[in-house]
Amino acid sequence: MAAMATTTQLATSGAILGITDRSAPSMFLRGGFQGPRPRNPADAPLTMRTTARATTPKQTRKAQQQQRGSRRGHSVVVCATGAGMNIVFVGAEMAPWSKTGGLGDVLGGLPPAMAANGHRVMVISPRYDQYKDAWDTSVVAEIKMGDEYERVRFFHCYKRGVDRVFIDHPSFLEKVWGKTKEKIYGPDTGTDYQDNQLRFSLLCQAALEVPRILNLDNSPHFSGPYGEDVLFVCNDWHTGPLACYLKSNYQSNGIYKTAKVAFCIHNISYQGRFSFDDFALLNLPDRFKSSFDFIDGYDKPVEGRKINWMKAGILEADKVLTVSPYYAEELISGEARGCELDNIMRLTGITGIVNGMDVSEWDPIKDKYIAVNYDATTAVEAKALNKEALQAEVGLPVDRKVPLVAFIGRLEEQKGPDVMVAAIKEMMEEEEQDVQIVLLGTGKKKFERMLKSVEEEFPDKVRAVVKFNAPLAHQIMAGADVLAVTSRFEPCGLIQLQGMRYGTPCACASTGGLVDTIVEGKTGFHMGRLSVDCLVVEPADVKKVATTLKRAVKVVGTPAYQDMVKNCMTQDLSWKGPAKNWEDVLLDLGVAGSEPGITGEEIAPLAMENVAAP
Ligand SMILES: Nc1ncnc2c1ncn2[C@@H]1O[C@H](COP(=O)(O)OP(=O)(O)O[C@H]2O[C@H](CO)[C@@H](O)[C@H](O)[C@H]2O)[C@@H](O)[C@H]1O
Repeated sequence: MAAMATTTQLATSGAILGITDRSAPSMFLRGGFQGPRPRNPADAPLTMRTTARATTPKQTRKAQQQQRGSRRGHSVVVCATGAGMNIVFVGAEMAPWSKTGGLGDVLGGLPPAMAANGHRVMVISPRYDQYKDAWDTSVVAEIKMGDEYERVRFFHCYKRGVDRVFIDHPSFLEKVWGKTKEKIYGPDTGTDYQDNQLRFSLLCQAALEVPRILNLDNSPHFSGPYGEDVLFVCNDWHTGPLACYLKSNYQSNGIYKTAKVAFCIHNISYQGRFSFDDFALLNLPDRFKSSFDFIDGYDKPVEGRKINWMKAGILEADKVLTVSPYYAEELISGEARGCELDNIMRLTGITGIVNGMDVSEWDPIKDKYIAVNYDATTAVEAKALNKEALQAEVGLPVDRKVPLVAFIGRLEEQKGPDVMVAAIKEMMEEEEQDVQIVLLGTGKKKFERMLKSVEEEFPDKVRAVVKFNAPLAHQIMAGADVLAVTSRFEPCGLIQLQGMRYGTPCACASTGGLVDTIVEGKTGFHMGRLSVDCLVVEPADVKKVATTLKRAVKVVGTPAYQDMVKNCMTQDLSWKGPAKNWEDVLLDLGVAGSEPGITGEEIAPLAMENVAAP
């Protein structure tokens, strides 16, 4: 049995969400609902929708194509046939509005890159806070949940060529308001909200309404509703049931006939396993039961038979993806790394596309958080100055000659903070190591305590900052000599991309996307694969980490190291390449009207237009 499954999101549930009236596929739109008006009516992003369907999909597509032809040309050369696709991402987090980790980053960064390729792109996520840049559309959908209708409002903003739509409902806003970090899934790390099933089934159902009911006008290239020829890109277990709702509530009634669903796995260890009886909460037809049906040997949240949201997401999607090719291989390699869904993914197949990173948010040339800005030509001197600033910031002795190793990550078993701490002890005890270590992370309390205790043990050499601190993360990337990535498993990893962008080579475990993105001796140091057993710290793994870190530290300051810094910084780590790969995969799904976007150098001006951060 896979030890990794101990980190699986488990929860029980309370009330009931869902549509019980199968003959009424569309949610109930009440146009008369009066909400706060946009501050500047001229900028109002949306037109309130008062009828069930203002345009047919065909009309929408035609209008879109006419507009693409006439309006695209302002800064790009449009390829003659490029009509693009209507792509709708759905996910539980979306940076910078909400983020606990890499999922938020991907839903922040990939969509603008797809938009820069000429596609019409939307991202739908919950409204956890009163985001000041998102307008109330005044559009309301009423979704039947159990015996009640729940009212959902849609907020919107248009940033970097992407429609960002926020689902407003008390189950999101009241729980997380003002605390958008680790409160998204539960009150504390490792504790889930009891009604998570209800919250995220609401997200799925509300998201399915958006392309049809929101009349969006902000883009210079597209307008009107997205219509029905849409590609939904679902992300992780929270969006697992979306394909089922699409089929049962819409397609069986002749709506969204050619729409397709791609399901992307960012982390298999969170699957959404719940009591089998909870299937009733979803208000889905019994024919979907087998897709959710799952038996494991764990007694959480109940013993025995369960439903598994991720399993259903995988089985009911038209295409299954994950965030790196090597992780795709690992997922189907066996029970331990596939977390007991390996057999399912072997059945459906799975495609890995390595993530990009947001090169505008992470840019050492203009990063406002770091002491000295730099590029590949000035990195060596600038990084030494940034190291001194970092040492001063965290309270370590300021000395540019001492190699500095850093670790940043969610403090969960996945990231191996326990292995890292044990390796630090081994490094420090074996010999008088001339090295400093900076640790940044939040998460499980036991790991936070572990980090703090190693700082207490080595006060002149180790600093542990147990906070979610974005400015410090930037300062660490700029000031560290080596980034330690000690993950037991790592679907892709953005940390190492961010490190390389700042000329900081990684010493990394050889798993998932770390294998695809770090080249031994050129851009980093591989330590081999660590055990995925989350319950123990294997002495052999501690040795691998300590040995590799010592090896890396010895290289710091040498000409070989300077070459590595340069190799890291001269790579294109942006979303541009991955976005093209995503486009190829989505085009293959054959949604009506889908065509390639624009290619080549023409992308550049529009990509530039899209870099302004929200
Ligand atoms: N204490 C802290 N303070 C400030 N910033 C912090 C921080 N801790 C983490 N971060 C930031 O959070 C992000 C973490 O992203 P990762 O992709 O490395 O991991 P995560 O496991 O969350 O993502 C999951 O999804 C992504 C996206 O697909 C996959 O790359 C990954 O392998 C998978 O586990 C980075 O932007 C990092 O800078």
